[in-house]
This record gives sequence, structure tokens and C-alpha cells, in this order.
Amino acid sequence: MRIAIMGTGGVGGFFGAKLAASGADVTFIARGAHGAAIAERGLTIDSPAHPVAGLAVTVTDDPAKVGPVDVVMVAVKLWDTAAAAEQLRPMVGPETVVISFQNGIEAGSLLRAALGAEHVAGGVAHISATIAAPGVIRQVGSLARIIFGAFGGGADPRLAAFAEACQAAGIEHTLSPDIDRAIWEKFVFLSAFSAITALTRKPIGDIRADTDLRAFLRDAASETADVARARGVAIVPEQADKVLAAADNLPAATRASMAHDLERGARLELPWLSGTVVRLGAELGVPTPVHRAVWCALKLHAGGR
Ligand SMILES: NC(=O)C1=CN([C@@H]2O[C@H](COP(=O)(O)OP(=O)(O)OC[C@H]3O[C@@H](n4cnc5c(N)ncnc54)[C@H](OP(=O)(O)O)[C@@H]3O)[C@@H](O)[C@H]2O)C=CC1
Ligand SMILES: CC(C)(CO)C(=O)C(=O)O
Repeated sequence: MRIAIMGTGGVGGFFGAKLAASGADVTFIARGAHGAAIAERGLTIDSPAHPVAGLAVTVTDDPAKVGPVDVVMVAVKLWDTAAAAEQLRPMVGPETVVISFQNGIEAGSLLRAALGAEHVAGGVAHISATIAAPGVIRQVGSLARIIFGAFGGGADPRLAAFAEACQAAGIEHTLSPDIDRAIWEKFVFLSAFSAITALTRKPIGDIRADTDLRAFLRDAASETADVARARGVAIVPEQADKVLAAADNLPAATRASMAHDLERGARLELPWLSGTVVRLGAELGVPTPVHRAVWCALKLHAGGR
């Protein structure tokens, strides 16, 4: 199986390295100093649970040189999705499946429109990882799990084969019969978690210990769950409580990637997180006052410094 990693950052670099370390045929798409460092010194995963040191890998900044592959894992930030979809086109052959492991709920439809629905599946990544230095991915905590599946359900032998590759690589994974709901469940969690850890500039340990902030987190999750249900997604009534339970189980130091991006003055995925909740809420007649407040408080930071 040939696998390409479109965007070798926290998510793509981590899971791609696990696959490559297991002997899978993986090509990494990476650019700039990061791509040059990987070519020169290999790919390093700084992680107590899943360390990889200077793994020699195939890396290029030009997908046209790769040719068709079996699986493309898309792991660029959301603002790069449209450009990445165009660039990865030469890697898509008749049997290729492209799986987005990005956050939010919009990447799948954008990729389907660009590449054709038959070539696109959905995915979710549960991990906390960043590019610590060129060529180096740092994982925080030990959570590292992916979920993927065919949009609309149904069996897809290409995804079953990818699940086997994940199994061989020791990647915790689920081939989901309902990826649409899994993507929305992650969105209910992340829209709330990114909102509160970015707005307060505090990790989850401080937030969950404070009654007001705990309620804020739950309210934010509730709003996104209401929007999901108004869109016809079967999100259970207790989903906001599940978000609190998930927050209680995270290492105390955990923050959303958007909170890290805010602190280092980088661009934010805010428009696709709280921004999308506000936009869809307005379209569907669902009030979203918490996400509106978050959107207003952070929007002037969304472009980075
Ligand atoms: N980080 C995390 O812990 C998690 C992130 N996610 C989601 O996964 C997605 C990816 O996030 P993350 O891994 O943090 O992102 P990163 O910023 O760490 O990595 C993305 C990488 O893709 C590169 N890239 C973008 N476009 C191209 C291109 N056309 N060609 C080559 N390289 C390209 C970027 O390069 P450059 O820097 O030059 O732009 C960057 O190196 C996001 O939607 C995020 O929300 C989901 C779960 C956890
Ligand atoms: C919350 C987390 C770390 C879970 O994977 C995440 O997706 C993010 O911060 O972008």
C-alpha cells in the first residue's frame, strides 16, 4: 500500500512516522525548512510513549512527483485545504482514497467537491502534537487515536486495507460505520475546548476546577450540539456532559492546538470552529451566544501577528 501524508505537521507527521516506522511505503509532503530538515536528518517524534529518532523517510514538497497512491492522509490546517486539494490531485488515481484528519466539519465537503466524492472519506484525529522544530514533531500526553470511515456509511475495502496498515503500525484506530457523527462529536468537543482554552489562556486543569468556567465549557458544547441536531446529526442529548467527562480525563496541562497557536501569535482555525458554530446557528435559527462571544473576542487574533 502506498500512503502519502499531505501536511507533515503534528497530526500528519506523527501518524505518518508510525506508519513509515512499521515498514509501510509512505511519502511525506512537507515544505520549507521543515521539509528540508526531514530530508537531511530524517523525521523525529519527540514522545515518551511513541519515540522515533531521525527516521529516514521519502519527503517532497511536490505531490506531482509522487504519482498515484492508495491513501492520502490530509493533515494541513483548515485554511490550506483548498490549495492542498489542488496540489494533491496528481496523487489521486482511480482507486485512491483521500482521508481528511483535520478538525472542523467542512474539510470533507471541500475535498469531495474538488476531488470527487468517490475519492474522499472522513477522519478524526485524537492527539495533541505540534512541530517543535524543523523535522521534529512533539507529542503532548500519550493519546494517539484515529477514526475513519466512508461518508454516509458502508464498507470500503480501501479503508479496510488502511485499517490493516494502521494495525501493523500499532496505531490505535477505529474503522467507523458512522464517521459523519464521529466528526460532529469531535466538533462538539473541540469547538468548546478550543474556545475556552484560547479565551482564558489556561489549560484544562484550571478550567475544570472553576465552577464558572466549567459551566462555560458545557454551555459552549451544548450550543454546538444544538446546531448539530438542527442539521439532522444524531448527537445524543447528553453529549455536552460527555464533553465535560472527556475534559475531566485529560492531562491537566492540555490546551487545544488553537490555544497554542494563539499564544505563539500564529494564525487560528477560529473561523472553522466557533466561527462555523455562529454561522450555522444563524442559518438554522439556533442561538449561539457563547460561541458568538468567543468569536468576537478572538477574531482580531485569527490572522496571527
Ligand atoms: N495538532 C493537533 O494536536 C491536532 C490537530 N488536528 C487538526 O489537524 C489539522 C492539521 O493540524 P496540525 O497537524 O496541528 O498542523 P501543523 O501546522 O502542525 O501541520 C501542517 C503542516 O502542513 C504543511 N502544509 C500545508 N500546506 C501544505 C502544502 N500545500 N504542501 C506541503 N506542506 C503543507 C504546513 O506547512 P507550513 O507551516 O509551511 O504552512 C505544516 O507543516 C488541523 O485541522 C488541526 O485542527 C486534529 C487533532 C489534533
Ligand atoms: C483537543 C485536541 C488536542 C484533541 O485531539 C485537538 O484536536 C486540538 O487541539 O486540535
